[in-house]
Amino acid sequence: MKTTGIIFINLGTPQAPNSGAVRKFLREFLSDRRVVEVPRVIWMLILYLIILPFRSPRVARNYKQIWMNDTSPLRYFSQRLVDGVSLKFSDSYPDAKIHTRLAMTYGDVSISSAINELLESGCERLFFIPLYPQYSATTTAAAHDQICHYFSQCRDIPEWAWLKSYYDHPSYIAALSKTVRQHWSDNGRAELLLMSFHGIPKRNVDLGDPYQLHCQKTAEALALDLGLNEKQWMLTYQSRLGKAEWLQPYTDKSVINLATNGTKTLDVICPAFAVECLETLEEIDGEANEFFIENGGNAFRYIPCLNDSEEHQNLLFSLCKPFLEEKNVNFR
Ligand SMILES: C=CC1=C(C)c2cc3[nH]c(cc4nc(cc5[nH]c(cc1n2)c(C)c5CCC(=O)O)C(CCC(=O)O)=C4C)c(C)c3C=C
Ligand SMILES: [Fe+2]
Ligand SMILES: [Fe+2]
Repeated sequence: MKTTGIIFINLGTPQAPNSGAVRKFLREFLSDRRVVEVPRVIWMLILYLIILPFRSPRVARNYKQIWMNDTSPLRYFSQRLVDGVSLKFSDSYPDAKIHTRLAMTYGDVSISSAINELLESGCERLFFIPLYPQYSATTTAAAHDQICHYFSQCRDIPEWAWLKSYYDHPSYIAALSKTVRQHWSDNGRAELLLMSFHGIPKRNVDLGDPYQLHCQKTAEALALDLGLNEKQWMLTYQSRLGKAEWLQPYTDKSVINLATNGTKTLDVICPAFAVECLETLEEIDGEANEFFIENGGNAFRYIPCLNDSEEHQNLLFSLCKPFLEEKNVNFR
């Protein structure tokens, strides 16, 4: 087997839970034209005059509440996950030279430094896995842009491939299903399973982003695997930013409506997030949980992300296998 590099990509996260570090992260992330498609001049005014000065201190306080082991949960769990998969590679292919790296679209370690390191370590083939099960131009394509940008500056481009999405991969659905069943056996089963996905602006979908379709396919496959009928689960979208319409139904409003209309117990899973982060721990397990209880609910039970679990490691291993074994890589 040729010396191979595998780069797992996540979104990025601040270096520290303080206003300066959050501002730096938000500035880089929200300046990406893939993320925000509002006309440039208008957006730069909003970003520099409103979002960066006012949002950074508030979001920094939220990060402070979830900071763990001197880092952010997103970095902590992503790194542990990649280390776990790396061990699986050495166990399964003891004679092969396979190097793995975690890279972030925004902040450290950047995609270009990860590629650089792997090429310097002698990798002849590179495989990229953005840790977003559902494709969206706002996330997956943003990572893809950076990969292509690196290679656009490169004279001798290595053989490379990427995984576009894995929203309906049987091992992904099985891993989600196993976490839900485990949660049911530990805590009992709530009246409803709420599947909350990160939202995007509705306009992006109208213009051709397949993200909503991917979320629906994931949710339907998970419900089918769990044997749920249509009254026992619901799909919602969270983390809206700004005044434009985003994908609906919104998670926060749905949680309040459910509680107001008499739902007493809720199980909540966030399948679009590979690992725990601000949007799951603070926005869902913190804020949405409070909304549910304040409006009459009795129990809001958050189901953790796949994180660094054995199932998640096995899933990533199986996603890499065709590339490692130099089979015809024919991803969507
Ligand atoms: C226009 C804004 C945003 C779009 C579009 C968007 C899409 C999107 N994001 C994720 C995954 C994550 N987002 C996270 C944080 C986060 N997202 C936005 C904005 C948009 N996201 C902001 C401003 C932030 C920072 C926090 C805040 O200010 O509220 C994170 C967590 C990062 C962490 O450090 O914990 C993740 C993960 C997906 C999957 C997605 C589209 C499909
Ligand atoms: Fe986001
Ligand atoms: Fe949020």
